[in-house]
Amino acid sequence: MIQLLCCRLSTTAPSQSRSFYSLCNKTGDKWKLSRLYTSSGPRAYSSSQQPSSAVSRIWSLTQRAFRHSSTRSNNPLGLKFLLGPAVLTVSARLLFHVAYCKADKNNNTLVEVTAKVPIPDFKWHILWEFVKPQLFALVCAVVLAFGAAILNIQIPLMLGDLVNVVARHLRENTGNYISEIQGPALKLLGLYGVQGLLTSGYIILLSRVGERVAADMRKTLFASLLRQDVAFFDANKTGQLVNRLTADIQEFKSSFKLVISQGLRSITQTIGCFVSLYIISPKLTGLTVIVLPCLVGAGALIGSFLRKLSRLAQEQVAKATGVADEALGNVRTVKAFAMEERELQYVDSHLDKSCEMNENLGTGIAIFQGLSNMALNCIVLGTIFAGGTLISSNEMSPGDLMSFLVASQTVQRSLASISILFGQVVRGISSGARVFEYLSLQPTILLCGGGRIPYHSLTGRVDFLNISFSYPTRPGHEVLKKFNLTLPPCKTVAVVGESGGGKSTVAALLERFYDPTSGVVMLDGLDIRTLDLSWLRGQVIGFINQEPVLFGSSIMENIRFGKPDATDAEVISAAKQANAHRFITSFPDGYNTTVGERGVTLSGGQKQRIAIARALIKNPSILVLDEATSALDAESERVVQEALDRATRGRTVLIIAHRLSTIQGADLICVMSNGRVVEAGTHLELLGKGGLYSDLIRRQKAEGHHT
Ligand SMILES: Nc1ncnc2c1ncn2[C@@H]1O[C@H](COP(=O)(O)OP(=O)(O)OP(=O)(O)O)[C@@H](O)[C@H]1O
Repeated sequence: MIQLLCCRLSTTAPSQSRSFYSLCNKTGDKWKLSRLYTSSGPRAYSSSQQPSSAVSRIWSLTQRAFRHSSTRSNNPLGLKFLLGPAVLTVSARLLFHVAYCKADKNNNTLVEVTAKVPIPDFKWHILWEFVKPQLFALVCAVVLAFGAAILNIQIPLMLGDLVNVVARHLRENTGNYISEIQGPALKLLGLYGVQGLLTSGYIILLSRVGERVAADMRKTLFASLLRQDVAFFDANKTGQLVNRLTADIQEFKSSFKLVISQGLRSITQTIGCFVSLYIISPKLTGLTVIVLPCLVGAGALIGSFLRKLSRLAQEQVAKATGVADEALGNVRTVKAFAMEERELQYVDSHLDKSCEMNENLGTGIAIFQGLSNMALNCIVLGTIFAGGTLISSNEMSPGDLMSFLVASQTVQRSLASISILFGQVVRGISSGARVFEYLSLQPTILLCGGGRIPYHSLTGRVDFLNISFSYPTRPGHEVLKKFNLTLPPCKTVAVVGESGGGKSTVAALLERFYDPTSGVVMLDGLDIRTLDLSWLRGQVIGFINQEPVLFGSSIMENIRFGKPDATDAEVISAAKQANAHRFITSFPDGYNTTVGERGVTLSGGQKQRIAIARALIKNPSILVLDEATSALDAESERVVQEALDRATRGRTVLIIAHRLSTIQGADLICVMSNGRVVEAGTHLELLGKGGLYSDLIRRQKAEGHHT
């Protein structure tokens, strides 16, 4: 509990929701509050509790938690003083959250809670795994940084010796000045040299450690993201995932390096220099102890305000960049709607705002710097003034005053950097926690492991047995309900039906993008969950969908994506099967033509034929065509359809079709409605029935889609 509340004092807002949860855990009222505070993002919450009674309940829980913690026998004296404000802050935060609850207008019950997304735990053992390989370099860096800090403490004292020599020479005007100053000056020079070397050494080592740890984290995180289920990508935005790979790791790396370099140095220097100050002059030190923390505190306060301004300004710049990025990314749509002027105005308004914020920030920094310069100079003046008085009463030498001045400046710099560091540590820990969250996330559908059916005995028969399914992101909405379908070996089965009826979902289940909520999908009589998924997707099933996505590399590489070890001859043969060879060789660079970002330099039909070649190169036993021609014009559709007709020969084929004219030759047509198959037969049989299929044909004829 103590740890929890202390940690609460030093963490940022989002993590508090987890603290509340733990708090209630301890007091045995886990259920009610866990429902309030462990949800990520807005979530519907129904309770018979009135909002006001929820507030008072939370308040009394918090008080109980406080009593519970402060009466425990192992709670040392004085901790109550720490816990008191902490508990009050927690309570205030709870009340603040409850204030977010929106009361249902009709029955005044608590219906929605806008809960903050809880920050995941910072997992030290995961950090240890990344740091372990760099341990030797890290220990060396720490030793060097510590050494540099110790030498830094010596510098003021040696400067004092130097000044004492100068002062003595001025006072007594005897002896050889050069030979007297030589010794302390050379010592100081040597110290500067060694200190410089140690500083360079630890910075080199630390940057090596930081970069390697960050690179390892990026690689591991990327591998972990790629391993995740498709459902994970349904629930998380790509931009946010990329942000964890880039910005969060960058932030964590900076904090990690700063804590070791600046943190270690500043703490050592502060302690060491304070000891020096005390040895030089206890009286002056007493004065410094009063003045310095006040100034550093004020500086830290203004500094944190400026950092907040800077963050807001950066966010505004990011917003402007995002808007510009979206406009440029969708430039064709912008041009097609002649929206250039409006997009320009939109971006301009964001840029103006960010310009204004940055100007304010600039003014803030200028005032801060002016004030801090003044304060620093006043400290120097005050020290010289007070020190001069002590010199005049022979309580101090001029060299001591010099040492004192330099040491107090070092303390002040160190304290300032510790205060900045504190914020950086909090940010670093939350960034690290966000990265580690996905590192330890295990997918439910594993890519490797499981059996394989030998190629010569694989028939390609697929059975969907009693499948019920809801998407994980929409658990309440059942898309398939006791769905049954068989794809006989080497036959073509077409699934048709109303839009949103679950046709593509059937294909997604066959690819095992998701597992059914109940029921089984079988391949050759074996549950596909028992089969090796990388074999199933990589060698057995070829998938072509409505919007083929190509990578921004050459045509050759795009086709080879289907079979990485394919020879050039195999690529060309697949392209010929897909009716793509002619148009590819008509390009000046042939198969080496780069296709632009997501294949933007190709027509829809050309992209689709490359996608067909990419699917065919792996010689799949089962081919899934999910509305493969529906985005094409009549001529492209004809060419692509020709390629598809050739491609489907001798394979088990599942066609998800919108245009019924393209599937009349299928061996079996299944009509889906309300998540299950309601009619099945050949084209003629279904027409004869005069049911839903005939209705669909009639509707498409009326809309001019059916020929
Ligand atoms: N990733 C997803 N997460 C949540 N719901 C989804 C997801 N994909 C589809 N759905 C929902 O599942 C239902 C079935 O979608 P599906 O794409 O299978 O329909 P469809 O019959 O192929 O439609 P269309 O002919 O328009 O392509 C729809 O209500 C849709 O909104």
